[in-house]
Amino acid sequence: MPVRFRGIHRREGLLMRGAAGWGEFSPFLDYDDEECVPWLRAALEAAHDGWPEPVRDRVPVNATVPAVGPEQAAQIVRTSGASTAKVKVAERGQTLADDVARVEAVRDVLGSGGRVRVDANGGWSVDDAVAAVKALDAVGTLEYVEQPCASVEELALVRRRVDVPVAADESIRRAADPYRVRDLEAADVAVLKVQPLGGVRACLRVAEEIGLPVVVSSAVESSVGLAAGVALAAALPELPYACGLGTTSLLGGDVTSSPLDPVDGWLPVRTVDVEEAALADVAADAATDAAWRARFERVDALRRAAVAR
Ligand SMILES: O=C(O)CCC(=O)C1=CC=C[C@@H](O)[C@@H]1C(=O)O
Ligand SMILES: [Mg+2]
Repeated sequence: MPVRFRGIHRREGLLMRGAAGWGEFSPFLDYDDEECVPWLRAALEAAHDGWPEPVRDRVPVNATVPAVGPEQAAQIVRTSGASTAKVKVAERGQTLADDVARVEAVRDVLGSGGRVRVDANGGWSVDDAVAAVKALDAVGTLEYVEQPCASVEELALVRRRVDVPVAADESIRRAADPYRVRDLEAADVAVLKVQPLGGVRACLRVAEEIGLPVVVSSAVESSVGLAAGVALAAALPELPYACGLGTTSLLGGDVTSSPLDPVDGWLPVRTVDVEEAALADVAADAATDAAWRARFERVDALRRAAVAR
């Protein structure tokens, strides 16, 4: 990865091919086997079942801005051509002033017609979130704030104290019960990610049940994994927001010579094939390869046990 994102420099995963096409299994390395089960379900769905019929042929995407300095943030948004940007904030080791400068720079590039959202990845306390959201909204006029605090209860408290809409991400994808967000009226927007939630069909069910507008976002995947996110965004009955699927630029390489790169803030709805030639540049060494095969076997055993139960 050219720039550190979510604390990592290298993105790893396993690709599989079935009758329906290619699937990606790429849970982050800090996830235990149990948490990886839905990620594997999503990969198997892509490889063996394929996806529901799309209702649109392209999806709008946001530019994703890591916790970089204001000049680099402006540059990322400018080159993306997107009119919506998601800016990472509350990064460990940085200050609110860093966030304000980054958001201000992004707003300058987009002008008043663009949309700016921020993602704190649960990094604030309730009081910090309220203060930060007010300060960032003053310079950025925020579309929404994603996961300002870690818990659902805290999201609900923040939501009652700020005018900016609140989006839930980790509170849905890493929660035992994603519907607590709805039950506690903790968010205005649901961020859905295909792998952590167990596939496109599983996400469509969550979208229907949760009763909130949905933003589909990536888990910083190769184009194979992104295609599943695009399939979800394409199948949702309503898609009122730009999606966080324009993330190929966060990776230094891909597994195809025709990656899902956004053009002017849009991604086409299509499948992706892995190409041997493209793989040469990103293929894992023998030890990494063996570790992922072993991870797959362990997680698949858990998945099968859950089916049998
Ligand atoms: O939503 C986007 O613009 C891109 C994807 C993205 O930001 C993320 C993907 C995966 C893990 C994350 O830390 C992060 C997020 O929290 O939304
Ligand atoms: Mg997020």
